[in-house]
Amino acid sequence: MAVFEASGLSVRYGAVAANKNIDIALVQGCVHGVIGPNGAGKSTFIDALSGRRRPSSGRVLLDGEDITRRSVRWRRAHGISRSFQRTSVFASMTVGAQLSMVARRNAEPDLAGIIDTLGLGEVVDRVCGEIAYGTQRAVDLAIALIGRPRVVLLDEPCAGLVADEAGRMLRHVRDLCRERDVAALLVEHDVEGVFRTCDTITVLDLGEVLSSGPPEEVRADPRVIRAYLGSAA
Ligand SMILES: Nc1ncnc2c1ncn2[C@@H]1O[C@H](COP(=O)(O)OP(=O)(O)OP(=O)(O)O)[C@@H](O)[C@H]1O
Repeated sequence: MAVFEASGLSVRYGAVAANKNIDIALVQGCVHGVIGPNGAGKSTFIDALSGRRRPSSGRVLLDGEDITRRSVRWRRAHGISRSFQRTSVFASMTVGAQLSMVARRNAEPDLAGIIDTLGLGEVVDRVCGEIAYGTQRAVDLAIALIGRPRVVLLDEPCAGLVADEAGRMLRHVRDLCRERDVAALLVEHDVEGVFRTCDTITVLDLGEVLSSGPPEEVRADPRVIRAYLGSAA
C-alpha cells in the first residue's frame, strides 16, 4: 500500500511545462528511483513533492490524505524529509554535535544505529568541514533519516562522489530504508547505480513519465532505450 503518492502532478514555470501529469506511488521500505536527462523535470518534481513549489494541477497524498497545499514545515513534521543536491552540513560543527542536535530536535531513538550503519563512528569528533566530501554526503543522509521519517526525498545524494563512494551511498540508502521501513524517492544521475539499487524506477523525459516499473522492465522498455539509454542498455 502506497504511503506517499503524486497523482496527475503538473508544474509550470510560466510557459514552460516542467512536470506533466506525473503519477508515482512510494511504498514503505522501498526505494523508487527517478532518472531522466538534464531538464527532464526531476528537481522540479522533488520540489513539488517536498512543498517547495506549488503544482499547477494534480495532488500529493500522504496515507491517502491530500497534502498538496501543506507547507514544507508541515510535511517535515509529518514524516516527509528531504536532502539537497549540495551538502547542507554545518562546516564548523563536529559530526557528532550536528547529528545529536538534529536527533534531539526530532526525537530520534537510535542515532547510534544510524551512525553505525553509515560507518560514521570514526568521524564523530571531527569537524564537518574537514572530513572528506563523501563522508559529508553520508552525514547529509544521516540527517535526512533522523527522526524516523516515513518518506525521504533524496536529491542526487551521489553528486560529486567517485564511483566507489556512490556505490556505497546507494547501498546505504537501500539498507537504511529497508531496515527503518522508510519510503524513499531517489533522484540520481548515476543511472547504473539506480538500476542496481532501486525497487522501482520512473524515467522522466521532457517533464513526462516515459516509463515506470521494476528495473528490469524499465531497462527493457523500447521507449527508454530509444530516448535515453541508447546502446548502454
Ligand atoms: N525557476 C525556473 N524558471 C523557469 N524554468 C525553469 C526553472 N527551473 C527549471 N526550469 C525549466 O524546467 C524544466 C525542468 O527543469 P528541472 O531542473 O526540474 O530538470 P532536471 O531533470 O532536474 O534537470 P537536471 O538533471 O539538469 O538537474 C527545464 O526545461 C528547465 O529549464
